[in-house]
Amino acid sequence: MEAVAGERVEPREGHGNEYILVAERIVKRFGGLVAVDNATVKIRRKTITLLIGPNGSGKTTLLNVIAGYYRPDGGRVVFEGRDVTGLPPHRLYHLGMARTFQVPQPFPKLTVLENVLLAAKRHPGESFTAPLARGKWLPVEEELVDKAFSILRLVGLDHLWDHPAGQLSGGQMKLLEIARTLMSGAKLVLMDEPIAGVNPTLAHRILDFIVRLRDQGITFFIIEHRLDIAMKYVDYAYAMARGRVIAEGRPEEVVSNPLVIDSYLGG
Ligand SMILES: Nc1ncnc2c1ncn2[C@@H]1O[C@H](COP(=O)(O)OP(=O)(O)OP(=O)(O)O)[C@@H](O)[C@H]1O
Repeated sequence: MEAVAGERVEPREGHGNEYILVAERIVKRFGGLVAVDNATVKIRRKTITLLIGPNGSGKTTLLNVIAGYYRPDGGRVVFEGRDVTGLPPHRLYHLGMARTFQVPQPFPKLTVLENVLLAAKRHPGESFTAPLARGKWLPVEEELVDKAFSILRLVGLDHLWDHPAGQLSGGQMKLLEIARTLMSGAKLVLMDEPIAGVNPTLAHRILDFIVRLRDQGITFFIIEHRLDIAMKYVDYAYAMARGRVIAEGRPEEVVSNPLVIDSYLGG
């Protein structure tokens, strides 16, 4: 029997409470093209799980199905024990699943701190710019300011708190993007290439930061091509080819799997 979106799903074999997300037998077609073909991924709580595969293998499409951007043609997505298949991204965002680019783009003229504050979930009916317009913070907002500062300290941007976001470097923008995602209270963060186009030093800093957040209880599902840098930070890996999951396991096992190597060579 198909579950209805939002219904609590009885844990089946292997579901349990161990996984924050189970996407099972996902199918997504674009016309005649099967972009995701019966793919199943299970994301354990408080881990960093990597998704790899050659160009066009269906990684981004799978992430988009999980985050609610595409409705799958088959399969279901269970988040926190609840069937969320077909829920739109903003509903999932409120349930605690965020894709980094989903957070509104930074306002270049506002400060780093203001940009983090604006990513917090607001009370219904309150304009997100209200505190800025009033020019003062209410007590509940002071709590948010404290939270924003602790997140900024974590990403190492606290010393830039009063700088306009538009003055940040590309790498600092990525850190700001992660800070803003966290401010939303996300429990599961989905990221498409968090270290693309970033120099190796900053890439390691970003990944170190992601590890610290994992240790604080946040779960990450990440697509990344720069395996040389990312591998050692990752707990588990899935590999896709031609829409299918072809391997999963410890990252070093997955990248040395002959099927995975062949898929990169066009086999
Ligand atoms: N909106 C779309 N409309 C039609 N075809 C699409 C669409 N999005 C993706 N595809 C096709 O689906 C397949 C999977 O693409 P997808 O972007 O998910 O792969 P990927 O593994 O993320 O690739 P890359 O690493 O290059 O980002 C490709 O053949 C792609 O051309």
